[in-house]
Amino acid sequence: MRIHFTKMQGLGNDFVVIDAINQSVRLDARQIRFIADRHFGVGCDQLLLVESPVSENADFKYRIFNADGSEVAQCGNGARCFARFVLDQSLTSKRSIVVDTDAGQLVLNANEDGDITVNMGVPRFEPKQIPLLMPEEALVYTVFLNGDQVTFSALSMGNPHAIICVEDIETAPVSALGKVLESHPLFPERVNVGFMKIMDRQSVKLRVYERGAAETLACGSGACAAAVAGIERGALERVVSVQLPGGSLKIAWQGRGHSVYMTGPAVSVYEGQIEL
Ligand SMILES: N[C@H](CCC[C@H](N)C(=O)O)C(=O)O
Repeated sequence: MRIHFTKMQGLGNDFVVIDAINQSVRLDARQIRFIADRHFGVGCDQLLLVESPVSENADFKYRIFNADGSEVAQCGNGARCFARFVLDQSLTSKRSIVVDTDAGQLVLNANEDGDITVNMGVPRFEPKQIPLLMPEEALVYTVFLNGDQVTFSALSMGNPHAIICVEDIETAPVSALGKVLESHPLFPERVNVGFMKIMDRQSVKLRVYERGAAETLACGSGACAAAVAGIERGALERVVSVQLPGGSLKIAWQGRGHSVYMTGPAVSVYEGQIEL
């Protein structure tokens, strides 16, 4: 099977994007891991499949797979790259695109300056909606890991996030602690782990150990989760610049019950074909 793909990136979080509308594509977890492999395959953090919509009012459906082959329901940087892809491939000429995902519908807007604004939906805080095995919702949770007390916020952006505030982003234990928390039994579907340094009331620095992909240069849903956690704690204003290793995203959230809006770039790197 020969598959045509586009390699894309959003702040260095990179993707293999495949038009599964005009190509017949069926991939299993092993094949996705092969494509994502940075030595034997194309290499990417996530693989995105662009499909026909399932809802009447949607323009497309898109599916997201981590480099480990796991299918997930939300990807912020992926949503922006998806919008850039369908416009660049002339699959639509709309500047406001409705897309079905496993987390519900997203609305993506292509801005005049080339950035994409995504309505990322309403964050969920109830433990069962994250999911998190805690008896009741809390602003922060505390667990003991390898004898160390770890305090984190937790919420779902359509995918699960734990957010840990740190004093120094450069020396934060992203790989060590991120790996342990990612697959901790408290998170029955695993979790993305963000390490956030609050710089001032309008800006944070963030590094994310992603579920199914390890540390990435940027995580869009993680940026949303971190901004929401900081706003919930009363530490941030309602519009936040989230500075990730790969670049910055603008996140806006008016509070509980409201959608989170994320704005940032999306870039096509090259087109190619792979034999499976
Ligand atoms: N690793 C995430 C999916 C990709 C999210 C990230 N790349 C983003 O931009 O939001 C998860 O397992 O939920």
